Amino acid sequence: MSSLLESRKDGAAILTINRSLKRNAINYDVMEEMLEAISRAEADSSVSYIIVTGSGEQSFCSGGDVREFHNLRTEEEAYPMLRKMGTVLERLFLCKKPTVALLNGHAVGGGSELAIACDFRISRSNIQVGFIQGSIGLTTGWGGTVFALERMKSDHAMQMLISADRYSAEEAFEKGYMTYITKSANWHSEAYEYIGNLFKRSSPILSSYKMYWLSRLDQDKLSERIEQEIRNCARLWAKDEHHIAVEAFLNRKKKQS
Ligand SMILES: C[C@@H](C(=O)O)C(=O)SCCNC(=O)CCNC(=O)[C@H](O)C(C)(C)COP(=O)(O)OP(=O)(O)OC[C@H]1O[C@@H](n2cnc3c(N)ncnc32)[C@H](O)[C@@H]1OP(=O)(O)O
Repeated sequence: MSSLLESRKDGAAILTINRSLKRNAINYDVMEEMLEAISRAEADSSVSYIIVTGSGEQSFCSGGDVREFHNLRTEEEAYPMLRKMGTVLERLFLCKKPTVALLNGHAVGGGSELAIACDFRISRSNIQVGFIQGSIGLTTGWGGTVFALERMKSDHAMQMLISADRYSAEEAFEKGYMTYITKSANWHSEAYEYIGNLFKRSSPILSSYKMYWLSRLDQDKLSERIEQEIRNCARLWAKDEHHIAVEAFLNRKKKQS
């Protein structure tokens, strides 16, 4: 089964991470399929905007697949993995069409980076959001800090990053991370209604505004900052603090099963 589902609806390309049993953790398959799907959506004239979401109702994305990536021990081994997903998120951030993260569930670790790479974050209630990397001996390593600092007030972004805490959708809204939180029990229909209304204008209007937004960025400098973040995270990856924290997470699960 494909790790990423791709569909089209009313001008949207919908990309759905399809690993709900692993809480939509990102592995190499998701990375590759996401990069290809973004390219297809950008080139497809029937697509006006892109929605990134997760399957199931528990998790939008739980970040990197800690089990699959636990065999990466050194800086040299961690760097290519971080760089690969960093490239996907940079692509999404610089996409010429507007992008929305539809938070169907928790967005933690790299999942919160994926969401902040998008232009808007629409969420259901009762979910956790957090740049929790600091609790496992890392910083963001896919460009998430660069994106958060571009999109949020810097003290709010820094608080979420440095604390590595988990926030409710409502707390994340107060920090300026979240764009909209659904209110009704039928969160799915409400979210799609909100998104449809947000993108009701024609495709050239949507892409023009996206172009104006992108034009404020120095893209070379941005890429340099993302690369610095990835390299630094790769250095932290190799340290005991990170490996011990991941083992504790994996063993916690083993004890319960
Ligand atoms: C690369 C780096 C970066 O940012 O650059 C990162 O992302 S570091 C990665 C940061 N992510 C993490 O540390 C993992 C965080 N995960 C969580 O906090 C939690 O799992 C939630 C996402 C809140 C979901 O909680 P919930 O109680 O619904 O589920 P759970 O914890 O029982 O997990 C259900 C199953 O999904 C698996 N699972 C959960 N998160 C996973 C992940 N990131 N990678 C691989 N497997 C994962 C669990 O091991 C378990 O598998 P079994 O059923 O087989 O036992």
